[in-house]
Amino acid sequence: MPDEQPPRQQPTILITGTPGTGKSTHAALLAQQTQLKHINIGDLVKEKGLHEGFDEEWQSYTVDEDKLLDELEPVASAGGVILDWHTCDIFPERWIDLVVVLRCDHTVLWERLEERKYPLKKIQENNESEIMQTILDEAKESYAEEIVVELRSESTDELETNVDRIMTWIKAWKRDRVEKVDE
Ligand SMILES: Nc1ncnc2c1ncn2[C@@H]1O[C@H](COP(=O)(O)OP(=O)(O)O)[C@@H](O)[C@H]1O
Repeated sequence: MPDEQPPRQQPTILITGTPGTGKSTHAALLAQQTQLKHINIGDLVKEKGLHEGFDEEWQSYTVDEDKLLDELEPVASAGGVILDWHTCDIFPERWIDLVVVLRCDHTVLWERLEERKYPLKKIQENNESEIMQTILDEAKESYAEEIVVELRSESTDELETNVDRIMTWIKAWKRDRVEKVDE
């Protein structure tokens, strides 16, 4: 008999975007206002050693994707989590119910990354990636178009409106699920 998972009671939401666009800020606020658990993938990789070492040039860990996916499989497929990461194309489609791609003006982004004391090369690379909308394109290539939402994240007002929008989406998602199960 196939090992089928019971239907998710809570969605799995991926919040992605270029570093500095506001993923962690959004995910933390959303987790505060819902029952969803915020998983910061960068922190998880560090804490659980899901990497192949630290890259001094880029000042970041080289992620061991197989280990990361094994670690996430039970929680992400069960639902009730917000995955917060700048890479969006490695997760199985079956895990993800909504993909939020945060966008930000590149000059605002530059300032945020400078404040973070990123090396110049890393600021330039991320800035270029934001201008080229690399992550939005990756998200659209990796997931069904209707589950990918692009949101601007430049002000506190936008942050709050975005979180409200995601919460409205969660309510609708749950309503659809309950209706389908009851049919
Ligand atoms: N919508 C927003 N309005 C104002 N400041 C923001 C917004 N989104 C992010 N920031 C600020 O930008 C910086 C980077 O945000 P963060 O959530 O850490 O980004 P990421 O997780 O994408 O790297 C933080 O100082 C945060 O307070």
